[in-house]
Amino acid sequence: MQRIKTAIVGASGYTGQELLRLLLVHPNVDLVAATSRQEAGKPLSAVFPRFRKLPGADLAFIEPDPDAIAATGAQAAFLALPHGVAAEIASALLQRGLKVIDLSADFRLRDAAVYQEFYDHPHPAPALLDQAVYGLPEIRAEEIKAASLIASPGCYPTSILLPLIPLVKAGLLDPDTIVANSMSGVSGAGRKADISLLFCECNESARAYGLPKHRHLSEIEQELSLAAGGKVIITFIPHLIPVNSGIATTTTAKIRAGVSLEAIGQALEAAYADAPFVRLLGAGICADTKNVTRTNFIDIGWHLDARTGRVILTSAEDNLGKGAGSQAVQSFNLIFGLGETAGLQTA
Ligand SMILES: NC(=O)C1=CN([C@@H]2O[C@H](COP(=O)(O)OP(=O)(O)OC[C@H]3O[C@@H](n4cnc5c(N)ncnc54)[C@H](OP(=O)(O)O)[C@@H]3O)[C@@H](O)[C@H]2O)C=CC1
Ligand SMILES: CC(=O)N[C@@H](CCC(=O)OP(=O)(O)O)C(=O)O
Repeated sequence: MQRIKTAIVGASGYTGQELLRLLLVHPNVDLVAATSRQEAGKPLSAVFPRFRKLPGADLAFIEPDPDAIAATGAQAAFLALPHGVAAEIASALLQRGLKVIDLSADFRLRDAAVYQEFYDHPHPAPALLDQAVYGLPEIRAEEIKAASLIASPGCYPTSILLPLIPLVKAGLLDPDTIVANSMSGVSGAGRKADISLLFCECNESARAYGLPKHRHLSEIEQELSLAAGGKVIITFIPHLIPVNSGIATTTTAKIRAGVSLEAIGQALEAAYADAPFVRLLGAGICADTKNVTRTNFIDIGWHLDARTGRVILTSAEDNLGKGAGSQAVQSFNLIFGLGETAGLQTA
């Protein structure tokens, strides 16, 4: 059986831990490096007792040094690093011949000026933007298979784009009327000390934030514009809710005249007939995060509001799963010619 020597850079954060959870038991992976500046020198199993007795869990964290990572023989590296930091390490690892699957936003945007507008600093490696592939496997599988650099999508964008893209492509709705409301668990903000993320600030409370121009609008609008064949601008309203992980998104848009509920269902069924991780719940059913946490599934349901002429799409995913770690593994599987579901069939 093919086994790929693999590294996780930024393995002590939330998406890094999700990658550890998946890759330590992935049938085609030999985990050869896991980095953390704070935990360097300590075995994975000592830092994260949940991994004790798993094969490979005695591996010690190393510093995020590209030469040290390449010296392990790694053929692929997942980057679970902050924006800005990821681009520099990606560049160094690509030069050393590794395939790079980047979970940060550094390579998601085709235009460096849009990156600067939304991320408030110049792009750290604009020369690499042309070779990066936006890693939504249900939309770009063929490009992903040929790529050396994957820009894995953001968590909110995944939950918004997968229900919308088939409907926008088929011309069933008016893209300029799209409004997406999302609710995310607190792990979406990363494993960092921040007063607004403390238990007492988040628990038993819910709030919108990042208005009116959350940075994920940049990639959502980029991908919807590509699907529509013209510039699309939408309204996006993220909310923080008191759960560890999970994203529930409700998206509405005006349908074109004469579009039926059946036509919406048929467009989604046609787009995702062969997609192992998209579960179409059907008309009249609402997606629920409890069915997708710790999985790579995204669940999608739909309604038609005849009074307003709007479609209502509901979607649910795990922000650390389909929204980050397991979606990145799905791209890795495609790059290395493995079964798309390898190591991801969890319920
Ligand atoms: N959380 C989520 O739901 C999602 C996150 N993402 C993206 O994935 C990336 C990782 O997110 P997340 O896991 O939440 O982040 P965390 O803050 O939880 O973890 C960040 C990791 O990067 C390491 N790190 C931080 N700064 C540096 C640095 N300067 N040099 C080297 N290593 C560094 C940290 O370890 P140490 O400090 O020990 O070195 C840690 O392992 C981010 O770009 C995020 O935007 C994408 C989709 C969803
Ligand atoms: C709850 C929460 O704070 N979520 C994060 C999004 C996490 C994510 O997907 O982010 P990247 O684009 O950074 O990869 C936020 O709104 O900034």
